[in-house]
Amino acid sequence: MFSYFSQGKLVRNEKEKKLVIFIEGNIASGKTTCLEYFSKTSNIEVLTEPVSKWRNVRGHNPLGLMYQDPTRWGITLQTYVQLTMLDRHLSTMSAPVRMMERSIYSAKYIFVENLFRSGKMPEVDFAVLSEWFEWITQNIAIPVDLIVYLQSSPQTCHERLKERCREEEKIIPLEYLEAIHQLYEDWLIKKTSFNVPAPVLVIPADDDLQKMLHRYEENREKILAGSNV
Ligand SMILES: Nc1ncnc2c1ncn2[C@@H]1O[C@H](COP(=O)(O)OP(=O)(O)O)[C@@H](O)[C@H]1O
Ligand SMILES: O=c1ccn([C@H]2C[C@H](O)[C@@H](COP(=O)(O)O)O2)c(=O)[nH]1
Repeated sequence: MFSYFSQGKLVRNEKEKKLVIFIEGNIASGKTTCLEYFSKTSNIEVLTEPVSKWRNVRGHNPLGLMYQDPTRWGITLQTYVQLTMLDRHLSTMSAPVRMMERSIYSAKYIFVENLFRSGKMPEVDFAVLSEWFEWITQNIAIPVDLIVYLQSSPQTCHERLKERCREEEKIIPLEYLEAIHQLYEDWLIKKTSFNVPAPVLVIPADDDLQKMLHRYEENREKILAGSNV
């Protein structure tokens, strides 16, 4: 699986240069819809977030438990998110371009950070998760060439979230989406909080579906720059 070290990190052995793009954005900002649109292009591999795993690991639902009692179950969910995202990052690419929903970075910089800052994650849980995250990112190369940020208002996300009606998320208040939004803005727009591992392309994402699909098409070249797709 890993065949050589580069700058002290384990690196996957891919024969040709491939393009890896993260699609980032708030909950219900339209990431999955965006990925669905690009999945129709041949030579693009799309990896959605492993939410089904987060809702069912050996019969348990860490996502649901976290929303019910974040202080008790936040570390449980985020440990599993970190593992499943790492597994996604390291999986063998089946096409020249990979578009992937979120990343191990947003799991830590947005969701873990939010739990900790809002006082819902004990300091010891945050410390353990941070040690894991730092070990992983210092020792394993996580390929990424571009981050596409779907920038949407928390209000829009709240409307879409209610429409989507995922059982576990019914209790999410607007304030939660506002906090996630602020963390994303600090990370990817102001670039004042954490390391940004690749260039960022910002796509405004508050418009209706038709306009959004048109906007994705307009941005296709910018997104796929450097690939032959
Ligand atoms: N541009 C849009 N306008 C209105 N509704 C949208 C738009 N994009 C997505 N939706 C709907 O909003 C909900 C959340 O979209 P989704 O793509 O699942 O977001 P995410 O993957 O970011 O959580 C879904 O019900 C989806 O059908
Ligand atoms: O690190 C993470 C990543 C995601 N979540 C939650 C947030 C949402 O409830 C779901 C993912 O849904 P999207 O619609 O793809 O945003 O998982 C989390 O708690 N921690």
